[in-house]
Amino acid sequence: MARLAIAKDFLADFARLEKHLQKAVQDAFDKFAQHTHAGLHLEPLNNSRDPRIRTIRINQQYRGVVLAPENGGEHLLLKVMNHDDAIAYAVSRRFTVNEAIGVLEVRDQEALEDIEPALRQAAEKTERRLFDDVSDSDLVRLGIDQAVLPLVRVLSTESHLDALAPLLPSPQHDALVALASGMTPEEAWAEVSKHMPTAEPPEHIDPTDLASAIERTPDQYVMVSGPEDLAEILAHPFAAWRIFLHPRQRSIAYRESYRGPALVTGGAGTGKTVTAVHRAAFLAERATTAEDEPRILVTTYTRNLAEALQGQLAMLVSDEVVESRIEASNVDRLAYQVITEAHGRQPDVADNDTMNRLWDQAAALIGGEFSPSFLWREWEQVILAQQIHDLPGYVECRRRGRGRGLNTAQRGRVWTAIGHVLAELRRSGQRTHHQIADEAARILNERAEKPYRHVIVDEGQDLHPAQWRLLRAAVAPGPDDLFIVADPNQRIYDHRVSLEALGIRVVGRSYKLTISYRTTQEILSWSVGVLNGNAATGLNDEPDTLAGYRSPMHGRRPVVRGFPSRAAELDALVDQVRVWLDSGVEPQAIAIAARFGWRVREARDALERAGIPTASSRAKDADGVRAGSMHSMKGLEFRCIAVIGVDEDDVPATKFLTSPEEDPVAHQQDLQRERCLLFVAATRARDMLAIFHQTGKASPFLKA
Ligand SMILES: Nc1ncnc2c1ncn2[C@@H]1O[C@H](COP(=O)(O)OP(=O)(O)OP(=O)(O)O)[C@@H](O)[C@H]1O
Repeated sequence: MARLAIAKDFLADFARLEKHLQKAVQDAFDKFAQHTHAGLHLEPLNNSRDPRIRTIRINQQYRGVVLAPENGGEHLLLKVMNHDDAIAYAVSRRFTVNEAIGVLEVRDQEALEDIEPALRQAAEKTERRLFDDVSDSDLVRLGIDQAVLPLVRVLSTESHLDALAPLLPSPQHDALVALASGMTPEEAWAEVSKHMPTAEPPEHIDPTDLASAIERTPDQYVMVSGPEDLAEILAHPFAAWRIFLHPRQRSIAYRESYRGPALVTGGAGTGKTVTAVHRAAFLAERATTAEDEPRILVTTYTRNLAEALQGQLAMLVSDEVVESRIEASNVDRLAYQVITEAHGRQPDVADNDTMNRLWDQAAALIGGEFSPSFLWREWEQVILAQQIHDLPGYVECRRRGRGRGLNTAQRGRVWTAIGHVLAELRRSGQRTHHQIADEAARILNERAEKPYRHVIVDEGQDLHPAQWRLLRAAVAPGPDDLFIVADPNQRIYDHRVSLEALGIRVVGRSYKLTISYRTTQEILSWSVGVLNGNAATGLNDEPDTLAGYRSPMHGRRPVVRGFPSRAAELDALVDQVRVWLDSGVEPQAIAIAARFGWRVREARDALERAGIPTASSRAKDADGVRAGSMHSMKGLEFRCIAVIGVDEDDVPATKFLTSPEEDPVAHQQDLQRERCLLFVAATRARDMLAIFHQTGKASPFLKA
């Protein structure tokens, strides 16, 4: 039988086609997958850089591009494009097997040939070349193709190397970037080896063996086992993450077993959720006997995010039995269920208004020495976090993460204020979500039988210690008990934890993802700039940097614009959205974000008045441009995002900042949280990002 493989690019092209064209493509390749490629008219091209590249007619306008080895082995579907683009692609590309790591690579040979004279000319004007100090044999050992070597030798500046990024295969470009940044060949090898699906390079690499090279490149190519497999892959063309995992994602998600809790961190869009979802599927599928029915909890901190996880799981797992082993639920819901089950009635949750009122009263009770928000945080971050139940315990405790020191007398007054809030809650029979989690943890801790065998946690950076205690108690300690993904740079609530102190030990089982799959390098660099180089605090109190965080995709730089008035800003927003819509972006792939809900409403009104329908950022099926607060952007993604009202008074939101006099450390943490919030909103954008502010009043974060 003819063997067929498809490229990730092919799936992306297919996703963009109209339904009737998708059908035509499917018909063309079904024949192939069923029988033989004999029926396909694979047309060779004149002047192609790779003689194995052929095209195939889909209809008058569209063509597929196929890599068809001369010996008739595996045929690889590369692209589906309109006629001219398909021909241009087909004549310009050259496929090779990387001789150091064995992966299949493609380079834009034609563009490299075009650029070479200019690089040569530039090189003649300088004495130094970028890689003078690196031998040919080291370059080859790092996987630089022999045919690319002459070009590498004439590179004289890093900006020339940057220009080659879209033309060269990533493993080769990464090797060169590493060397150019001063790394030794050994250090550069560490960068190159990130592209391998295995820990060690293959023992033998046959540059003509496409099938082996395809298998070694699971983030870009996949073998199709037959027509059903092909139909299954094409059924979710937008969800490339189901099929193509980066070697690092795959090795983390599909590792046979972790001896205890594992932690995966990484910047926005590096595929942490994808990795977590694959891990859940792997663990659910691993049960082999009928009696073995592992319960797996996939959880995160909000209901919307839990629903999104559920959707992804449904796309990944097709077997109903396997699917039934996985439950996606937010942590608060789990806590609520445990309490309801234990007490036979649902807990009554105190809402934010009630809590604000109670903390105002508490602050007044002790004469305004501490602000309501200081007291609230003291309770959440010190007392509830450490489960302190009496004044002596509070007087002695270490107040981690709190900047303002409190003497014994002050602690006594704070305790009185907090006591008032707790008494009022008790009197009304109400509790906060974190209190509920705390109690649910205690209930589960007393049970020998735990409800889950595996717990998978997404967005771990935003969970409170009480919630961690609940999750710890929901699964027996042991292999594969907890699998946590988190990004401390996206912490938008104030919870800082030490997993270690909570009985979740991840030492030796911590992994990092660094490649962004969502956004372009331009958007990513701008967004990282908002964080101002401040390392976030990791989940074990250690600094967490974004070192190595990068994107292979490139696009337009974010646009930052100031306006003389709010009205002018809203007019410009309408114009910007129109430009995006006119360029073919679907309304639901555009989002407007702002720090406050009232600004979001203003923006929606302006767009609606201009005849552009809008919907909430959380809306699932509604038509219309999405709009929501920066908080609500968490976990979402859009092709184009406009963040409006990025002004000095709103970003950071001054009313949510602890004053530096009251607590300098909390002040810094508040500022960092506000930076993270803008970072979260900005990194939801895949292709385009626009940031608007009032002229002369831009947020200080934009000046960083
Ligand atoms: N291997 C992959 N192939 C294709 N797409 C991928 C891959 N990994 C992730 N993606 C896509 O990249 C985007 C970001 O992935 P994901 O949401 O898992 O990242 P994340 O690290 O959890 O992001 P964030 O922290 O910002 O929420 C998604 O659109 C996802 O489908």
